[in-house]
Amino acid sequence: MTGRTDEQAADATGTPGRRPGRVARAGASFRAGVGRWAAIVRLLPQAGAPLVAGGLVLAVVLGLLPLLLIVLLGRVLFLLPDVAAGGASDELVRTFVAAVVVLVAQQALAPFQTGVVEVVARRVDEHCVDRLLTATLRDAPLATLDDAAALDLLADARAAFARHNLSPGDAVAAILPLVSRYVQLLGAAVLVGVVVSPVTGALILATAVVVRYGNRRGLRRFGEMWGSFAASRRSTGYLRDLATTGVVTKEVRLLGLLDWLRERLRAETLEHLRPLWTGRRRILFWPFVGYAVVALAGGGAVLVLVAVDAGSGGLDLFALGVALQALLIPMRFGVYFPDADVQTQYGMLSHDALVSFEESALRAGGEAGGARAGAAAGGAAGGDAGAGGCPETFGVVRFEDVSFRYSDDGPWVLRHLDLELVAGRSTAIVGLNGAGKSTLVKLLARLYAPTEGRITVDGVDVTAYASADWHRRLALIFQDYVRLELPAADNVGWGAPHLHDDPEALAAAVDAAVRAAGADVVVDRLPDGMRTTLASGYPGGQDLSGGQWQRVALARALLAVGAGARVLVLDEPTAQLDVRAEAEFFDRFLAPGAVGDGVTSVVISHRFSTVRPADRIVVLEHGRVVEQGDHDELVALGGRYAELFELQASRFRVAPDAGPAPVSDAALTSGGSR
Ligand SMILES: Nc1ncnc2c1ncn2[C@@H]1O[C@H](COP(=O)(O)OP(=O)(O)OP(=O)(O)O)[C@@H](O)[C@H]1O
Repeated sequence: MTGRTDEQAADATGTPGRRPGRVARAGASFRAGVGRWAAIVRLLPQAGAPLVAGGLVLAVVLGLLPLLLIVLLGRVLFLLPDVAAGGASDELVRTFVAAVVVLVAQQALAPFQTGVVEVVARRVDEHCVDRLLTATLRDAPLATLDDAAALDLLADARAAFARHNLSPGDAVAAILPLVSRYVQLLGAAVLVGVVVSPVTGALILATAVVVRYGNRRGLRRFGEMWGSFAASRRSTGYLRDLATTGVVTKEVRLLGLLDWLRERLRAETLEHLRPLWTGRRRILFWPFVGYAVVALAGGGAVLVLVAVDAGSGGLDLFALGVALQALLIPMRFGVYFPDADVQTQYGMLSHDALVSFEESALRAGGEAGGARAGAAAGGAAGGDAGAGGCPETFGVVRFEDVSFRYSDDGPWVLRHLDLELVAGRSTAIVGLNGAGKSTLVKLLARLYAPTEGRITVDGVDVTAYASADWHRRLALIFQDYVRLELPAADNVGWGAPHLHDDPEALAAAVDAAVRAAGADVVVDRLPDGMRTTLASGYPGGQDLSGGQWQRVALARALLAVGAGARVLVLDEPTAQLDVRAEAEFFDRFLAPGAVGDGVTSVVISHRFSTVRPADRIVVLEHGRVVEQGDHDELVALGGRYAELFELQASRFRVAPDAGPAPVSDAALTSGGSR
């Protein structure tokens, strides 16, 4: 939800520092409500004009048919005494048959409305899901996805499309039955106005509208309160998912955590349900009593007026029959419409969450682009500052005095960092946990923008290039690379989405990348080769070991290089490889020309056996480069690299009677700067 309540909306209109009056708040609340309705109505065309037009005609017809039935039955009532007294029955029979036909038509058309509502909801949701994907995967800078408020909005928007909440499509589609209901209400008031008196008709309409507004207002206020619990709903949802996720289930069983999990889930659920229950009583109970009194008074007054009119002989049987039946319609407005009210209210809140998330994504993207224009850009971190095409080949990528922190009040992760990545050469980056190695990669990929400084490509600020274009020049495997529950071919094929238009070329490129990365030993043992789904739980599917997954991920990176990437970045690429695979790693990925001429390769690793052969090794500490050179130079320097290398190497040459080599405290504790 937006978390933006009526009061907040009202506050927005008030004078700063002074709480706006009741009337101003009510006005702002009303305008906010109208705005929400307008947003939902504007989505209707997404369902397709013919369907919407047909649905609206059907809704009006379904609203009119009960009124027609009332008129016909009133006529039947009027004719009955005459026929009973021996008069001709032709007209009575004709009227009765017509009434039956109307009744049957009403029953026959109602399921069509259900069908139309379903399709409208699905089409609108399809459009909204598409917007959600765009906002999440393109517009929102990664920083937005670290932001708690934005994540609450995202969780609510996603919950709607997972059918945990009512969706925007549900709200839009419910407009159709709502139209039927209002046509009935207006028609009933008109009928009573004509057959009894305009005053009685107006009284019916006024009572129904007041009661209806009261009920909807209560529903809206409750919905907004529900929206304000987005954070606890998200954390409860997390616990629920945690309890049912395969990987975690293993640990839950092993550690006997079922009771702990059950209790925690119960406690967190109650924590957000209890205030909701209290609030519901507060918001709904007394207003409900009040509006019930209004309904009783209005309904009673109408009945008295009808009775007085009938008693004075002013109403014949037709008028009396029509009036009494028509009265029943607005009386039903005293309760919620099961086919429209909850759907519109909660579906609207889901749409609100989506819109607010989109706005925060675009705002954050704009700020990232705007604030750092000329120095750094959002790229994927929000819109393209530049739209230029990135050159196919380039010589040097340079970090120029780059500083970065994840939030304005957070610690500096990188500080005045200068680094050069030269084409055709391999660079290894080492440093302790938290030194900022992965962060550096995220900046290179423009997932975040430097807080200060810039990254250049042959002297040109990387933000001059369209981010999609720059991304195509990168082959990047993160430490927590994605493992898709999809066929092996797709897991590798993800590396070069721009090849997907030509399946044959893609298949050949995937095959070559798999062999070059040494992942063929994995694929060849799969039951259905490249077509095998890499997850158990699918027909013929098979999960992989950690090292096997790593080989598949490496093949994905090589595919990207084959498809035009000029910078290959591998974060902890050998962490799960066996000794033989690690030994082959240099030849396959880092040796000059191994992955293609002029490709810049960057490897991040804690394994010195992996980084040792790199052309240049960079030591990162406190967010900056503290040493660089090749292995021999750094060992000779006797600094931080030499210390860490020695620490690791010494563990492999332990004398038979010696214990493990001592670990220097300084070596283990110094991390990124604070
Ligand atoms: N999304 C984030 N929001 C806030 N802080 C973050 C985020 N990601 C990382 N950090 C912080 O940034 C610092 C550097 O993290 P980073 O992942 O770059 O380290 P690293 O050198 O790659 O560490 P490791 O060797 O453990 O992989 C850490 O202190 C970490 O807590």
